[in-house]
Amino acid sequence: MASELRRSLDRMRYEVLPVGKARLDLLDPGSTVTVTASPVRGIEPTLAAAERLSANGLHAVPHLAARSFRDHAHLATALDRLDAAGVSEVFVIAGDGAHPLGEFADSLALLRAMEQLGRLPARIGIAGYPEGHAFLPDDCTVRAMEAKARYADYVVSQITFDARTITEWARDVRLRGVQAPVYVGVPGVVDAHRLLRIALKIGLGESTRFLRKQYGAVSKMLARYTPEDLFDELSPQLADPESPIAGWHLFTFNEISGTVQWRDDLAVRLSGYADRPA
Ligand SMILES: NC(=O)C1=CN([C@@H]2O[C@H](COP(=O)(O)OP(=O)(O)OC[C@H]3O[C@@H](n4cnc5c(N)ncnc54)[C@H](O)[C@@H]3O)[C@@H](O)[C@H]2O)C=CC1
Ligand SMILES: Nc1nc(=O)c2c([nH]1)NC[C@@H]1CN(c3ccc(C(=O)N[C@@H](CCC(=O)O)C(=O)O)cc3)CN21
Repeated sequence: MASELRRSLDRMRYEVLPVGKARLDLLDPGSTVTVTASPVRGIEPTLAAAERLSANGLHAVPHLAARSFRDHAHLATALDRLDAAGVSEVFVIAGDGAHPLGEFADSLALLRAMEQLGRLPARIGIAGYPEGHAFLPDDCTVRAMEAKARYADYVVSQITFDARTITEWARDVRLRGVQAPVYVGVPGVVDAHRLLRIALKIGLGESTRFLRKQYGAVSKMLARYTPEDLFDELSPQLADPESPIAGWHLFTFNEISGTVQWRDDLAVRLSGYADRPA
């Protein structure tokens, strides 16, 4: 099991914000780096960041937010740019904007548009919600996933701190006939107060409602947060063919160095275990 977890550390996905500074030089060449989309700034900074990352030898994955595109022409222009930059994978998401900028209100609409254009990227990810969505009812996100599934090569789960919730949700995803592998979305090693602020802002589920009630104690506890407990609890499933859990997607919020340090340290500890005779 230690070796499964050890291997999974080499193919983790790192999510960054399109603006601000991030120590991308600390990542191994070819690492998968996904770039979020900001409803305020629009899709442009995300595309520009993806171009830059790709030019620097990383596997760049822009988040294409449906609600940030005006029309088919705008979408086609973006896809042209990504092609030219050698970007072949995208993460399709609705976008947090209260109103769509143009013709596409949700991920499915954007996926269909790319299909109509004959321009579906080689690899496509979509979002999933182990604890439900802040304001979308469950039957809505579940139906959306079923409709998007035929386009999706994988699903990334929204931030969740509870291993059991993720496990049960992932099993349900499979039972509903969605075969795509799941990358478990977890915060990297990031500033605790910022993490709590973000969790409250994007309206995370039960595990954050608990956090909200316990703000003081939780700030202290989160000061020592790393994804390690979740990794420990979930990594046995990496080797289980019945489980869709395929790896990790780390929300870094541009705080790369703490996350990479922790990963390297964990890798050393795991290699130590693996080398020991049984
Ligand atoms: N940028 C990111 O990495 C992430 C963003 N989100 C946010 O979660 C929401 C759902 O995204 P998807 O899973 O791609 O859903 P989706 O595109 O599959 O849509 C599911 C249903 O929710 C409605 N919907 C989606 N976004 C909405 C919004 N902002 N306001 C009102 N109705 C909305 C759609 O019209 C559709 O009926 C979006 O607001 C999205 O931006 C969630 C996770 C990650
Ligand atoms: N609904 C939703 N939208 C997202 O964009 C999103 C999720 N969920 N879940 C997973 C991650 C988390 N992401 C986030 C969350 C918060 C910010 C944010 O608040 N950004 C601010 C500054 C953050 C801060 O420094 O406090 C910004 O101006 O970019 C950005 C991306 C991207 N992803």
